[in-house]
Amino acid sequence: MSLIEVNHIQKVFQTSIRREGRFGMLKSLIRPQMKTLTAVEDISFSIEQGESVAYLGPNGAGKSTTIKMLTGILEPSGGTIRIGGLIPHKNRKRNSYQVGVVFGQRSQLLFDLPVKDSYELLRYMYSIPHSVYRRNLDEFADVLEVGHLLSRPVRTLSLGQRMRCEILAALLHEPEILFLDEPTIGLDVVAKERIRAFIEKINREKGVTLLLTTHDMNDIERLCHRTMIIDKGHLIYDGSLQYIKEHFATERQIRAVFPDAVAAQLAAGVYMDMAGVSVRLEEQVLRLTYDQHVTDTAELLRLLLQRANPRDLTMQDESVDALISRIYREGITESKHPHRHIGEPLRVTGGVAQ
Ligand SMILES: Nc1ncnc2c1ncn2[C@@H]1O[C@H](COP(=O)(O)OP(=O)(O)OP(=O)(O)O)[C@@H](O)[C@H]1O
Repeated sequence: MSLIEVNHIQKVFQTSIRREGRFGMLKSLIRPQMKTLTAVEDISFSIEQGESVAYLGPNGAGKSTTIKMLTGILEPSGGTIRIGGLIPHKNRKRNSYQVGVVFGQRSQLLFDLPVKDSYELLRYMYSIPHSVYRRNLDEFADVLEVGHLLSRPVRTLSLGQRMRCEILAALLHEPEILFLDEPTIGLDVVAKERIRAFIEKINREKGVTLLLTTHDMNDIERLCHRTMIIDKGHLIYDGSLQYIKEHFATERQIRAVFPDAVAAQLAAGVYMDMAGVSVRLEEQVLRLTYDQHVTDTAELLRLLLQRANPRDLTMQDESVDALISRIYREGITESKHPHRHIGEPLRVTGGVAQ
């Protein structure tokens, strides 16, 4: 049995509709009109001990809802979840001993108290033996460089400082699994990197299993060997980011700079009627964008160098950010990727780098 097993889970919310008009609010209070919202429709996956998995999807795809079901905060409307053999919503307390959770947009630290007081509270809640608590606090405070912050009230910390303290809080009871919901949101580049380095370390050295939601592709490139993408409550991809880059990053751009605008215009003329090549001209800069699996790069360059004399040539493949946004917008479609079984979630387990 895998450490985390999720089978066909579903989560449906009932929300009340706010009525329009003068007495709308009053009417809604007396006789509320309800509507159903399916946040998670049908998602299945399993995660083995020690894996580090990214859980991606556009806004509203159902990522946080899934994490809340995994932690037992929410009960699935359908399907089953087992974490270390436990059903989270039925064994919420026992489940909380094996998982740690960090919500980037919420705090589990008490705002007006010194950081250390919240840690003491967690020690009490999880019945952490003094020696274990001391050892973990010392070790993590050292690596996360938060020792000097422990006596400060949480509300006086910067976002980056608070996030490091939050991560420490989530690990004090030595959970086997860490759920991270946008742990680097709003942080600057240096703060993000510090957090990534720490998360990577606990996964590598302590074997803590990670499930991470993020909108920052650098988090995934740095931390996750496996990426799951969900959309509209369904899993649409399960495999490595590398596999996505190799198989789905089709767009390539050639940027050629000419001595002047006339030379650029002449060169652009060569491609104007070429199918599958989009031409953009700005003064003396010509940009050719095309699908590298359809159009031959060498042929495009040969034509360019035969007819014109560019001063500078650069080539750029679609960035991971752009690629993932395109997958969010267009999905993973049969026409572009013929090896996909349409209508089924894409499982490219062979693409997962171990
Ligand atoms: N308690 C709730 N009651 C009603 N609807 C909810 C509730 N929680 C979430 N939803 C809805 O469920 C859908 C999925 O929300 P969820 O927060 O899981 O998305 P997400 O993938 O985490 O998005 P984001 O990237 O914006 O954080 C959204 O349409 C959201 O409005």
